[in-house]
Amino acid sequence: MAPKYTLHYFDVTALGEPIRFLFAYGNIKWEDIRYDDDQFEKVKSKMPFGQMPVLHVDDKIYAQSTAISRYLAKQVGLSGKDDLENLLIDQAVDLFHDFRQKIGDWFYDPIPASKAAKVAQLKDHFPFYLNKFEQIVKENNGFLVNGKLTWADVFFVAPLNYFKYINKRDFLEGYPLLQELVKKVESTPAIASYIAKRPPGGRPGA
Ligand SMILES: N[C@@H](CCC(=O)N[C@@H](CS)C(=O)NCC(=O)O)C(=O)O
Repeated sequence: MAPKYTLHYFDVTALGEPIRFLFAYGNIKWEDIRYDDDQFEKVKSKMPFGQMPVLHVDDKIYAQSTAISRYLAKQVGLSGKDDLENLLIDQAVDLFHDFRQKIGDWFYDPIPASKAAKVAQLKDHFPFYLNKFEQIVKENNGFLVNGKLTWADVFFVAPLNYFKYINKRDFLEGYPLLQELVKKVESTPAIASYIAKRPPGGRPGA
């Protein structure tokens, strides 16, 4: 019997969104429990590492967006064909985490001086990482790894809107291959139908 999946995450499209895309892509049923900040504070101490996303598989609890996505990718056929392809996928996903930390952490920094220092560096971080990603997609025939859809593409595309939202700009302007990649992932029929039905989100646009 298929396991019962329950995803716990904020009502936004950040680190939990690749997991939702992968469930949709694989046509796997899951319960999508969405929290606002106040609801989360009440359950934070019950989360394995005090954060979300968290996935219940039957009666067991698992955390970490990358680990959960890698697990689901295996279920839905979006892993690599061998260890080296998986290494390339992991490399792209880890590069995405470097990027999203550089362009996202400033938003949550409560200390004005360090926040301002991080904001000042955004002008370097955006071109550095986006040029790298654009070049990777160019060398890989329109995808992040070996010219075919893998979970690295899903992990890159699914949370992008959230990071556009907090930075208040479409930072993919001027990166046509990355824009194409977004279209390819979001127009995959099962993902497109999830997007069409997904809730508007606790922070509209995020
Ligand atoms: N390494 C973790 C990071 C998870 C994470 O940063 N979660 C954030 C939301 S995207 C969170 O739970 N923030 C609330 C808090 O830390 O209190 C993962 O990839 O799942």
